[in-house]
Amino acid sequence: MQARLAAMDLACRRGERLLFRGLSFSCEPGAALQLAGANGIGKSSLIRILAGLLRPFAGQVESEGAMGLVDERLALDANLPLGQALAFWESLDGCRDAGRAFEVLQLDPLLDVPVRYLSTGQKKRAALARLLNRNCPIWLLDEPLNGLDTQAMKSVEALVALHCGRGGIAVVASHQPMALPDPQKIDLARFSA
Ligand SMILES: Nc1ncnc2c1ncn2[C@@H]1O[C@H](COP(=O)(O)OP(=O)(O)OP(=O)(O)O)[C@@H](O)[C@H]1O
Repeated sequence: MQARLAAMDLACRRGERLLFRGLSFSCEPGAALQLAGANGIGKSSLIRILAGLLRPFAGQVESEGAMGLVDERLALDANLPLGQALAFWESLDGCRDAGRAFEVLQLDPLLDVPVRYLSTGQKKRAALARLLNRNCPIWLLDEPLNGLDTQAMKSVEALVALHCGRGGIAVVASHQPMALPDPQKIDLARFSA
């Protein structure tokens, strides 16, 4: 899997506040990067910068390979049954093996349920299924374990390990303890402005 993600001297400003500055890292194929820090320190902001959704105040991001973001926003049509809502993206993403994600994330019994009726953990599993179906080399995971039961948490940890084992990159911000394969750690407090 071709993947590379690097940040050079990043700074992030939100509103009038400079959150962090001087942040650099480099991830090679197979790397897991764990972002740590207190509420409001800028973990989600950093992930959005890496995803290209937020412009850094300074510095730059270089990447090779497509990125998939999972955060609290569920990019699925709330009024469609889950199977149809995911199918919309499957066709755009060229996914030919959606059944695997349904099985791993135990979504089969939910495919007829309208997205708006899904529980918090079920929505998170749906978002992760969409990520798997995209088959992209760089995963950006903002609180991927939120709302998940113990079994689903273990499945997600196993999926990340498998992804990195195949040469993918995973950047993870999680307040819940999460087993990652040999992670690099960035404590954002060290870069507070
Ligand atoms: N659009 C915005 N305009 C101004 N400030 C913002 C905006 N979005 C977020 N912030 C502020 O930026 C800071 C960092 O938010 P961010 O969500 O990146 O933190 P976080 O480390 O992910 O927090 P948490 O652990 O609670 O998820 C917070 O103080 C937040 O209020």
